[in-house]
Amino acid sequence: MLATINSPQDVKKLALPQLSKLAGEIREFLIKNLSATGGHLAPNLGVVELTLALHYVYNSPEDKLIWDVGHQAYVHKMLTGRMGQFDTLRQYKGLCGYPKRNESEHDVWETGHSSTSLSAAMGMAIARDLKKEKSHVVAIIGDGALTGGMAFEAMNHMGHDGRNVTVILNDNEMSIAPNVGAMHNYLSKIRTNDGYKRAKEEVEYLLKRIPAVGGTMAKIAERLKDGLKYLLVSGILFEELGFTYLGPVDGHDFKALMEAMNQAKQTKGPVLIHVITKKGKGYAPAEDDSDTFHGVGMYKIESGETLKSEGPPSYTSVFGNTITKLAADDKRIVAITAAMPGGTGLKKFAQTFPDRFFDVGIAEQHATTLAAGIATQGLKPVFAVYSTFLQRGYDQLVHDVCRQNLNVVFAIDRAGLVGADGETHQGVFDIAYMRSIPNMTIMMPKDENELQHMLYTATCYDGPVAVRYPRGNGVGVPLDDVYKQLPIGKAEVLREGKGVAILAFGNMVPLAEKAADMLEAEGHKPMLVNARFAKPLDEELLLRLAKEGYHVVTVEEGAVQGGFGSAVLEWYAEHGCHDVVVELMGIPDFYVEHGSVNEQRQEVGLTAEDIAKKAHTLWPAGRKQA
Ligand SMILES: Cc1ncc(C[n+]2csc(CCOP(=O)(O)OP(=O)(O)O)c2C)c(N)n1
Ligand SMILES: CC(=O)[C@@H](O)[C@H](O)COP(=O)(O)O
Ligand SMILES: [Mg+2]
Repeated sequence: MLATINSPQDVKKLALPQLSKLAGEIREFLIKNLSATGGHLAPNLGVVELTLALHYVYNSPEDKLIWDVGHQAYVHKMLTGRMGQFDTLRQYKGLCGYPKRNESEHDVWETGHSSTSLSAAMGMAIARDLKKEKSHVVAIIGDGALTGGMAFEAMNHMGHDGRNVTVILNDNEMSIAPNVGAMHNYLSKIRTNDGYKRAKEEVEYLLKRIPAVGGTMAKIAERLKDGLKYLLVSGILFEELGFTYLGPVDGHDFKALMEAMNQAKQTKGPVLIHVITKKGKGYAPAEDDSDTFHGVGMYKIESGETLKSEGPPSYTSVFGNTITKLAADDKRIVAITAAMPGGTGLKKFAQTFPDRFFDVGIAEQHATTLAAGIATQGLKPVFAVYSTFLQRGYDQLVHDVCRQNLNVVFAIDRAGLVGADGETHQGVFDIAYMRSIPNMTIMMPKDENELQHMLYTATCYDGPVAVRYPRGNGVGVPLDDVYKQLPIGKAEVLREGKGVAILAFGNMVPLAEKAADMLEAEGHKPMLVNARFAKPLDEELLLRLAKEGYHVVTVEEGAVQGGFGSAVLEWYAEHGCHDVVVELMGIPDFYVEHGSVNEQRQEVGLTAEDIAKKAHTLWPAGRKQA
């Protein structure tokens, strides 16, 4: 049956039994294909019936379906003509792992970061009404994404504004890890308390039987109903915010789903359908461990065994071990995550120091200012966060942390190109977005051993400090003593040279070493520098290079505009060193799409060969020794 589905129109032709059969085939397809490509298996297995019901009841793309985070839009992509592309999922120039407007007219909103769907839906509903169109606008948001502040901002607007818009809350009790927060607790109460539903049905039955009488009786009945509604209606919180709450609905029951969606279509004003699903449904390993199977690499279908990555420890695991070790001696250390305990490597810290660990949900703004508040009281908060997600806390970084010069450590993971998640997740803006903030210090290690030292240095440092490190494995150097404090703002000269200096930032050092080897093979001898700090710069070294007639190549896995290289260029301009030629290498001014990191580096010109080539251009102009 799956092969007959080329568009949502094909779904609408099916009867309920056929839809159930199709759901089974979709699950088989996902489990089989993702065992080879990897991807967000558990989230998508949980929304098979929901997605089929959506395309059955609504008319995409006239009706707008907006997926929050969008990691669970594979089924939507399968039903909208892209089944044949799944062997290229999240691969270079292949199918994107998130909604992508240039892939299909059915992808009306691009996501990757959480909690944007309601704001986008409200925008589309306003535009629809101004253009006097009649479409339905539906946002599908998970219980995890609902912990994001933007979602509340949008609900606040929707409930006040009152126009027609539908929110489908896909509640599977999970974020990546088990979901957290008061909203989560509230949803659990609704989800699990059948008493509400039974009592509500009985009361509504009784109220309907009160003979319609005029005057006082009717008023009493109405007030009684409102009072009881307050007690009994499950989603009273949403009702009080101006939504019509429908639910809880079994998210794997087509009939119940379609009834609720059709009721929503007839209901005026904002509607919230509370759907209960099982993350990973239909594949036992994913049901049992939806955290691992949230975003999974290749796995063996029969056993669910995920293929362990070989080679050196990941930067993430070195961070997790190091911060846990440091916290054993330094009681000031507190660790914070925004719904990413696994991804940031904080699970061990959480188990070791449960009272010094805080998972605030998908709330990076809150996490940043929470850290600031903690720091005002003399403790040492460490906010572990992906580079791309810290973008959410930018004003808090400026206004709360740096302006007050507070002792907050930002452990910035996934800094640089991240590979399969592509343009919405590239960690390439943080150097630029932090560098211009007064009081900020930014460092990046050349390898996993130096990451230990930088983390220790950061916990000793007074003031806001960011240690950024890449996704994936280290370079394979031995880990020595953690307690090695680095001098702030000092670079490390790895190789002395002549004529050209290559200043490599962080994980670009190994590439720069290869480039230096190539250049030496041609008889050149570049100086090779592990920059270590993007702010403050090693001014003494920069001055030496100018005095000794060097030209400079800077290399960073971050936006060229405003990055480390820009800082060097600015420094030479400010200090009148106008004859030092500075060549900047980094991420150009465009969004780097999904693929492997190596393919992405090829695309942006960040390979060892590119570095060697760039340095080569500087030699003929190399100035004489000063
Ligand atoms: C701003 C932001 N922070 C963190 C993430 C990482 N992230 C991706 S999916 C996810 C959990 C989403 O949970 P939910 O919305 O319930 O969807 P489910 O996977 O349960 O279907 C998180 C934290 C993100 N995408 N965006
Ligand atoms: C959908 C989402 O934002 C996360 O699942 C993200 O894909 C995790 O990235 P890592 O795989 O780098 O942990
Ligand atoms: Mg969830």
